[in-house]
Amino acid sequence: MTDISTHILDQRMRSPVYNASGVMCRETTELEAVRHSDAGALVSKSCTLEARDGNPEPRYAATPFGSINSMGLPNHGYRYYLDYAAHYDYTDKPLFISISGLSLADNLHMLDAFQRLKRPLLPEVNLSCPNVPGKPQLGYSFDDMATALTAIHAAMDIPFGVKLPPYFDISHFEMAAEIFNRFERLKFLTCINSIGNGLVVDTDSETVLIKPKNGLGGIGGDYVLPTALANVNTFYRLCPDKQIIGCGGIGAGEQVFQHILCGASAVQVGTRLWEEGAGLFTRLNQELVAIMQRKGYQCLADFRGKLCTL
Ligand SMILES: O=C1NC(=O)NC(C(=O)O)N1
Repeated sequence: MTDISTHILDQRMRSPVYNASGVMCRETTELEAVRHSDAGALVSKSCTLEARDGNPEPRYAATPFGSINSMGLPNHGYRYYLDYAAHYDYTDKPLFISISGLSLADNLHMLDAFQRLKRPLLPEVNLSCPNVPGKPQLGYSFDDMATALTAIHAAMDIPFGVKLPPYFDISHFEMAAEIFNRFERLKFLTCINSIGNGLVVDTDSETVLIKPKNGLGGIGGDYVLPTALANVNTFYRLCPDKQIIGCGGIGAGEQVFQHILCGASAVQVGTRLWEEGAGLFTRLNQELVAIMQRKGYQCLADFRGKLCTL
């Protein structure tokens, strides 16, 4: 029997695949749809202290090879997700909670509220939303990121993770990894968030596709797979005491396989889930099993992190 189960920390997932924060996770009805699907876990929409409407629409568009979005963190405010986490049945599948405070104080306040629940939820601190005008991505300001993680690590008794922007320069990988490796309770790194501030143009209308920021938005889908895999594999190598959760460019079992081969312990799906719906998880699980059977692998550990170099 081909086993596609995995663990994040001590929490078992029957499938390594689940939603990316931001997709099918703003409403409790959406979270429940993921929970009742073949996803192995679920993560909530990045929350802020107060509810937000987000950016003006149109703010999401599917494109030939993926998507562009500038949602602007629309969410119901952290209390809404706190209530879901308080009543959640943790024996079913792991629940990740994405936190994206507009300030360090907001992040600390929300994280403290979640850890006071004394439930095994897994906080994923979003350091990489590219779409809040005037709010630079913390993941790209190394000193500010180090300061924030120092304060968060000091305040957090429970393990947590971070959602990272894509890095592109080797020196940036090394500086970021050196920061992450300072923090023992920082246990997982989710690589990557969308590639920030791309621009997609419609030739016929000679117009951008989304309204915010003159059309600039986070790029997801097929476009980002090589960057996502590079971030997964590089942080897998540089942060051996952390688990890597892969995100970016997953549309079929093959990309799930590639993310795990590069070192991912689990993977998240955004664009393809937005376009296909929750039946995606069933398809991806089946396609992953087929690849493993073709290659003679019994479980994910048979190939996790075993990418060959030349
Ligand atoms: O972290 C985020 N990444 C994105 O690509 N979009 C959302 C958003 O805009 O809310 N947030």
